[in-house]
Amino acid sequence: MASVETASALAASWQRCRDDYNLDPNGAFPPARLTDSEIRQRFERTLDRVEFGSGAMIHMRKVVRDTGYSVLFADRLGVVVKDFCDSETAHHLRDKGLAQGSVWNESVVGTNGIGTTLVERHGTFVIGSDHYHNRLKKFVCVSTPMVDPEGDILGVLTLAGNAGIQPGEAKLLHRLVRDSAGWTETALFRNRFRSHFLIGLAQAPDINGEVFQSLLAVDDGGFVAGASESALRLLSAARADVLRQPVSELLGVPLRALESGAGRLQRLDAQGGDAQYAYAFPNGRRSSVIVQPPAPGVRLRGPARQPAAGPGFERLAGGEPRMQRNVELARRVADADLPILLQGETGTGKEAFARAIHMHSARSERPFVAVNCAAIPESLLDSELFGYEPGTFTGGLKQGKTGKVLASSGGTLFLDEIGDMPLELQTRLLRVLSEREVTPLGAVEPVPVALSIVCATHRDLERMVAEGSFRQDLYYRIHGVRIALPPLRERSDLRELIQSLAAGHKCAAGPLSLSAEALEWLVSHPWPGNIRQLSNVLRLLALTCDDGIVGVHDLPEEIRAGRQPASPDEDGPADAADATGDSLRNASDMAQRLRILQALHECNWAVSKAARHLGISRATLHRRMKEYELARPNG
Ligand SMILES: Nc1ncnc2c1ncn2[C@@H]1O[C@H](COP(=O)(O)OP(=O)(O)OP(=O)(O)O)[C@@H](O)[C@H]1O
Repeated sequence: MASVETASALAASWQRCRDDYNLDPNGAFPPARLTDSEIRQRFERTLDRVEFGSGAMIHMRKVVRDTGYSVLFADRLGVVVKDFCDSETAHHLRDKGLAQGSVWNESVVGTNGIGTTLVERHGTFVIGSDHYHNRLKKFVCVSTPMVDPEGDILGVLTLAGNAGIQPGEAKLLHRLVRDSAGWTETALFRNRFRSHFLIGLAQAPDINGEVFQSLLAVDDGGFVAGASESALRLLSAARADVLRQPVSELLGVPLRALESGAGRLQRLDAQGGDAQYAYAFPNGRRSSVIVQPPAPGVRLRGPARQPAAGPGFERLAGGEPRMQRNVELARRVADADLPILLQGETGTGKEAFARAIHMHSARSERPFVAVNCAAIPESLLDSELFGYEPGTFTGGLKQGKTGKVLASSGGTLFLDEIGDMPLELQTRLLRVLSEREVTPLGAVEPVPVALSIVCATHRDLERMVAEGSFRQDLYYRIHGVRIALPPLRERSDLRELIQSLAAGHKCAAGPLSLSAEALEWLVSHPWPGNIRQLSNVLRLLALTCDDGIVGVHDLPEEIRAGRQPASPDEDGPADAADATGDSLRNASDMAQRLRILQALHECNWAVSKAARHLGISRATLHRRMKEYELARPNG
C-alpha cells in the first residue's frame, strides 16, 4: 500500500467522472447490485485468497464495533463481496446501498473510497462532499488496496460510515485500515514464500516494526523471488527491477553475511532508497545456502523459478477413472504445441489442473502466469494482458507495465474464465495467438512471445459461439485439446477423496478424521461449490473440532440442512442452529448462506421448491432468507 495522496487523487477522480465517464452527479442511486449467483461466485473466489477470520480483520472489527462504521471488502471490480456490520448504524448503511454485491466501481458511481482506490492503487479517504454523486455526500469512506504476494490487487478494504468527521480522524482510521490490510498481505506473503529465506528491511534500527512487513523472499540460489509492497517502497524500486536479482547485490551485503547474522539487524551500505537495515529471519526453512561467486562477466539473473504450487497429477486424479484419463491425456500434450481448454463447474480444480500441466511440462522452471478474465475490470484487462509503454496513460505507471502475455513468455499463460473475455479483447488475443507477438499499448514495435496457453471456463463456449458472444475462430484457436473436469458429486472416489483431504487438515488434536456417519453425510452432499467448497468446510471443521474426530453434530448446518426430511408446516430440526444466535458471524454461516443462495438460484427463486431441495420447511427458508438478506434479484 502506498501513502495517502488523497487531494490530488480526488481532483483526478472528479476529472475522470466528468470527462471520461460522463457521470451525472444526480444519477441513479443506490448503485447496481450483482445477481446473487454472481455475488456467490465472486465471494468464493475471494475466500480462496483472503482469510476474513484472520487476527488483523478481527482486530479491526473489534476496534470499530461501536463506532457505527462498517467494514467492507470489495474485489478488484469494486463489488462488495463481504461486509461486516457490527452495529445498528452500520446496518443502516447497508440499507443505504452498501450491501454485499453492490458495485462501487468509480466509472459507475463516481468518486468514492472503493472505486477511486482501485483506480489510484493507493489509500484514499473520501469525506462527504469529496464524493462526486450528490447522494453520497453524507458518507465517509476510508479505503486501502490489498495486494497479493505478486503485487496484483486483490481488492479494497474499507471503513464506511456517516460523514461529519475531521480529516485528522480520517487519517487515524486510515492507519487502522492500512495496518489491517498490511498484516493480511504479510500473512499471504509469508504463506506464499514459506519455504524461502526471508529478509526484512527497515529504515531505523528497530526490529519490532517494519521488518515484519518490508519483506524480500530469497530462493536457494540467492535470488529475490518475491518482494512485499512495503519493501519495494523502502528500496524505491519497481518489482520488475528487484525480482530475480541477486539479493547480495541489491542490498550490498554478501548472502553469507546475511545468513550468519540471522536474527540480528545488519546495517546496509547505502544502496539508494530508504532501506538502512536488514533482518534475516532465523526460522526460514532453508538451512544452508551454497552461493558460488559469479564468474567475471556472468550476468547474475536467475531463471524465473516457480514454486510447485498445488496438487500434482496423481493427487488430482485420485481414484476417479475420468480424472485418470484426463491426466493421461494432459501428460501426453503438456509439451505439445497445443492450446488446452479446461472445462468444468466452479471449484472443480481447473486452475490446479493447469498448474499441474505446467509443472509437468518442460516449461516448469519458467513462470506460470494466471489471469482471471472475469475478475479484472474490462477497462483494465487490455493493459493487464498486453501491457503498456511508459507515458501511455496519465494514471499509468511511470515505468510502463509488462503485460501478462509477455510475462508468461517461455512458461504457461493460464486464461481463467475465458468465456468472460470481452469481444474486442478476443480479437486482440486471437491476433497474438496467430502472430505470436504482442504490441503493448503505446508501443510501435511488436515483441515476439513464446506462448503456451491453457484456458478454462465453466461456460458452454459452443453455445456462446452459436449466440455470437464468443468468436468462433478464437474458440478453435484455444481448443487444441479439451479436458472436462467432472463435478465433485459425480466422482466415484468421492469417499476416499474426502478422507484424504480431511487427513491433510490439522486441528489441535492432530489430523482431522471423520466418524463413519459424518463421512456418509459428506458423501451424499451435492457440493455445488465442488472441491473448493469441500476444502472450506474441512478447513472450518479443523478450526472448530477440538478432539479431531468429526461427528455429525460438528458438521456445518449447510451439510445437515441438505439432509433434513421435508416437513411442510413446521420448522425442522435445522432450527436448532437458531440457538447459536449470532449467525452470519462465522464461516459456517457464510457457507450456509452460499448453500441457500445456490438452491434458490437453481430453483429460479421458487421458495417451496428450494425448501424441498434443501430439506427444510418453507417457513424456515423464509426466515433464513430474511436473516441472510437474500432477496430475489431485482425483486
Ligand atoms: N484434487 C485436489 N486435491 C486437493 N485440492 C484440490 C484438488 N483439486 C482442486 N483443489 C483445490 O480446490 C480449490 C479450487 O480449485 P481451483 O481454483 O483450481 O478451481 P477452479 O475450477 O479453477 O475454480 P473457478 O472456476 O472458480 O476458478 C483450490 O484451493 C485447489 O487447490
